[in-house]
Formats: sequence, C-alpha cells, structure tokens
Amino acid sequence: MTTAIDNALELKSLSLWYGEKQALNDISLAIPRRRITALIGPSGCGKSTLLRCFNRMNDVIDDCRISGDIFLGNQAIMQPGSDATALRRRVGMVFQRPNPFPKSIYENVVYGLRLQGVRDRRILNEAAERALRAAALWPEVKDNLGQNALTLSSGQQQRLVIARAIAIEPEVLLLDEPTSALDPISTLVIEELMTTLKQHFTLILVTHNMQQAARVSDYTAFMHQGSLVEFAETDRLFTAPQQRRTEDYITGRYG
Ligand SMILES: Nc1ncnc2c1ncn2[C@@H]1O[C@H](COP(=O)(O)OP(=O)(O)OP(=O)(O)O)[C@@H](O)[C@H]1O
Repeated sequence: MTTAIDNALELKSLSLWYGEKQALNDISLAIPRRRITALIGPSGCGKSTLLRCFNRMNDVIDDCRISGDIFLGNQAIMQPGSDATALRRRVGMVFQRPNPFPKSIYENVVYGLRLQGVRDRRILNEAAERALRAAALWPEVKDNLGQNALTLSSGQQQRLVIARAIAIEPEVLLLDEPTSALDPISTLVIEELMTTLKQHFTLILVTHNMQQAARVSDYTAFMHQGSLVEFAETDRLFTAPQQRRTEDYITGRYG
C-alpha cells in the first residue's frame, strides 16, 4: 500500500522573467508538508528567485513578471486578488545574514504579534517563551529578554530571527542560506534546530552546501539555469541521481 504524500505547496508551470531575462523556466513541483526540502544548484540557477516566489517577495522587484501559479493548500497565491500580506503570515522567511531589529530580544520575538494587534501581556509572554524555546534560544536569553538583540552573537541572532518568524505560527518557513554567515558550531546548532522545527513547519532551504542538504533535508530539488532538473528524496538524489546533470553537480564536476 502506498501512502499519498501530503503537500504544503504546489507549483504549476511557474516561469519568471526579470525584464527580458528568464530566470525560472516552467517549474512544476510539490513541496511535502512538515518536511525539509532543499533547493540546490550552481550559482545563478534561480534558487533564491524560486524561494522568493513562495512568499511573493519578487513583487517588490520592478520589471519582474511571473506566469503559472503556486498553490498554498487550495489557495492560488499568484493571482492578482491574492493578499501578499496575509500570505507572508503563513509563509515566513529567514535570510543569509541575521537581521534582528535594533530592539530588545523580547520585542523582536513579539513583533509580528504586535503587528497583528495582540496587546495582552500574558499572551505575548507565552508566545515569546514558546518561540524562543522552539528556536533553541530560551536557556541562553531567558534572564535577559530586555537586552538589545544586536548584542547577541551572530548564531544567537539567527536563532532569534527564527524565533521571530515562528512566533506568528506560519505554515512554511523559507530559509535562504541561513548558515552561510555562521561558524561551524552555530551552523550545527541551526541544522539540529531545523530537524526539530519540521515537526511543526514545512521548511524550504536554499543552500550552496551539498553536505548540508544531504545532512538535514528529506527532499532535494536540483536546479540548473532556471529549470528544475530533478526532485527526489534526498538519499536517492545523492546516491542514485536519475539525470546526468544532477550526477555531474553532486560529484563536483561543475558548480
Ligand atoms: N533582482 C534581479 N534583477 C535582475 N536579475 C536578477 C535579479 N535577481 C536575480 N537575478 C538573476 O536571476 C538569475 C537567478 O538568480 P538567483 O539569485 O535566483 O540564483 P541563485 O541560484 O540563488 O544564485 P546564488 O546561488 O549565487 O545565490 C541570475 O542570473 C541573476 O543574475
């Protein structure tokens, strides 16, 4: 008996142009719910562009045109009437460089809830603790929640930014090379964190680091020149790639 995979997101023939330049070419892909999906491929292949489609961050880029669609559950998120702000509450994002606000640790974590109009101190306190625990930061900061977030180490700042993203309980968390600015120990902490976060969230990880993709992800999509070349369970993609281009990339022949 086969079990149908529950998908959080589905891309249907997605193409994207920056002006005349086509950066994504007819991508169809289903992203499994509560799993980690890694996007890998050589520099410029379109990984970050694709990641930004999931929460419509490309909307702010002039001259960017998209065809096809992405479904979050049964909602078509690329349609003109679709609300990007509401979408970003459901699809959070963490960037390469930690970007906490110059505010206290506490105010960083509750930022999204305050924006949603939550005023009740007890609710804010509980949400802050829950998010900081989930981001594996609580023991280190619980006695200093009023401290400025910019005084934390970069590894702690990245976990704080993850806590800020998950405090509003999104369904999907986008991670754009979240460890590339971190030292090896902080990287390991974030990798372990990702594997616990997938119990509650769907994670999509852009990484240049193939070992990282192999270590943490359940599924991997290999992209090349704007196209999706291969998508498979990570173990299978790395041990028995079906496409020559995938094999060349993972064996280091280019990229
Ligand atoms: N804002 C933009 N305007 C015009 N072209 C862009 C823009 N952003 C990206 N591109 C181009 O789109 C293509 C895909 O870029 P993208 O950053 O998505 O690739 P990537 O795989 O994430 O690369 P890297 O691994 O180097 O970060 C590249 O040719 C890039 O130059």
